[in-house]
Amino acid sequence: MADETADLAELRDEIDRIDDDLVDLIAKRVRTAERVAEVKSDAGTDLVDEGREAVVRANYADNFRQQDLDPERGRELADSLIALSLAREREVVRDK
Ligand SMILES: C=C(O[C@@H]1C=C(C(=O)O)C=C[C@H]1O)C(=O)O
Repeated sequence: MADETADLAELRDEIDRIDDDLVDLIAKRVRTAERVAEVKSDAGTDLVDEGREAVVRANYADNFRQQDLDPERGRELADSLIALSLAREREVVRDK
């Protein structure tokens, strides 16, 4: 029982470290989207690009499938990340 508790704590520590890394990567993605917003704003194009979003969603679905994960969950994750990026992009353009 004591061993199981130690294992569980170690595994949760590992999950916490992975989550920290994921947040770093998500922040990096958002910062990059801010730069995309600058480029689109300068060019006068819409922030929302549905064609590009479809590519991102398909990439997530493919990558999830290759990792034996549910591709629909990959699309959902892509949607969340896109929403996060777009929210920040709108702030960048609004604050210009
Ligand atoms: C970052 C972009 O802006 C938006 C956000 C996207 C994303 O988070 O992947 C994709 C398309 C756009 O709706 C982009 O156009 O590439």
